[in-house]
Amino acid sequence: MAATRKKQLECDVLFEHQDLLALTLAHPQPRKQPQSRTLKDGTRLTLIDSGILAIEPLRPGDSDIVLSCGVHGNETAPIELVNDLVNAIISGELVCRQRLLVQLGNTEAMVKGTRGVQENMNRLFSGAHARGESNPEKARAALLEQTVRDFYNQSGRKRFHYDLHTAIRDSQREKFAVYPYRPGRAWSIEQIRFLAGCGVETILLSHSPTTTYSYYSSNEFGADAFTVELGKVYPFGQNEMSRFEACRKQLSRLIAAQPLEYPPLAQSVVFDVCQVVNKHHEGFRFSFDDAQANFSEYPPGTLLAQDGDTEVRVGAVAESIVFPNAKVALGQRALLTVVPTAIDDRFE
Ligand SMILES: O=C(O)CCC(=O)N[C@@H](CCC(=O)O)C(=O)O
Ligand SMILES: [Zn+2]
Repeated sequence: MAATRKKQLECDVLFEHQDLLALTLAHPQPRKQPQSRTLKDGTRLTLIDSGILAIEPLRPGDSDIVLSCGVHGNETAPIELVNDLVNAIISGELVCRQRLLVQLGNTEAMVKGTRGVQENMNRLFSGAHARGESNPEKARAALLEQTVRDFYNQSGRKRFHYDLHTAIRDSQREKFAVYPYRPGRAWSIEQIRFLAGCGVETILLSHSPTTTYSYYSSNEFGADAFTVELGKVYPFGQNEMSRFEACRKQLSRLIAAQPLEYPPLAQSVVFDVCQVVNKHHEGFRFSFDDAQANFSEYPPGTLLAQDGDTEVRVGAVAESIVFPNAKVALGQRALLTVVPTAIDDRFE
């Protein structure tokens, strides 16, 4: 009885204080039962679990939209951005006209202000959470997957998943998105232009399967899904939110089924992922400075990293580095390299 009262209270608190993030940080642990409330216009809000909220209008448009953030707990700007959108919906300031699933990903890491607690949650999708001994992060990744699976329960609807992140280091291109490998499906020009309308004008085309969240939704449900890097990591309250205004406005338009901003395609720059460098030895080290910015370019033949006896070198054309991190766990990705590419017949 007492437990039931507490659950109801949590959902009522969300309605009363209109702050999903505050509620989530106060109660980051798994909940037992979903709780629903209805807005004045009939839109149904279901708090499925801590930080996981489904928003379903009475007569939704043609799209099922997943917005996830905080899969890395210290990447706070996207969490604050998504929280603003949710709270605007609860207060009635923003009318939600599409089915929307919001997920604040790694709630325990958010409380701690860390990227992860035991491991990198963005390597636990597509079932990777089921390998090895269980832990709270694996359980959470399984729950996130399941709620997406439940959410995409109707065929014939458009499916979108924007998994919002911020990067650890400076970047020569502040905002960029990783477009997951999608064999047999053309890259979408409309999506590239949609992202440019979010201020994300750099796109990296991935050419191999991964265990990231965006690949999961893309691969299993045919969603237009992306890992979107919106800037650099800062603690809660220290983000310059004006830098995310274009993204906030575009996502608001998407949610409200308003006309979207589609800048000309020429505004976007597209790269192919060239090398995916996984770390195999504890002594893995880069030959460049640790603080080197994303998209720094190196000429052909440059030694980038040493991993045991293996040298990682730039190939026959110049390559730029993205996400270098020598501290990742063994077997995980320590670096991507990318090369500029044309928008050609692989796109439609
Ligand atoms: O800045 C960094 O080094 C990491 C930023 C980050 O979290 N990036 C994602 C990209 C996922 C993808 O490749 O789709 C990650 O590494 O999980
Ligand atoms: Zn991240």
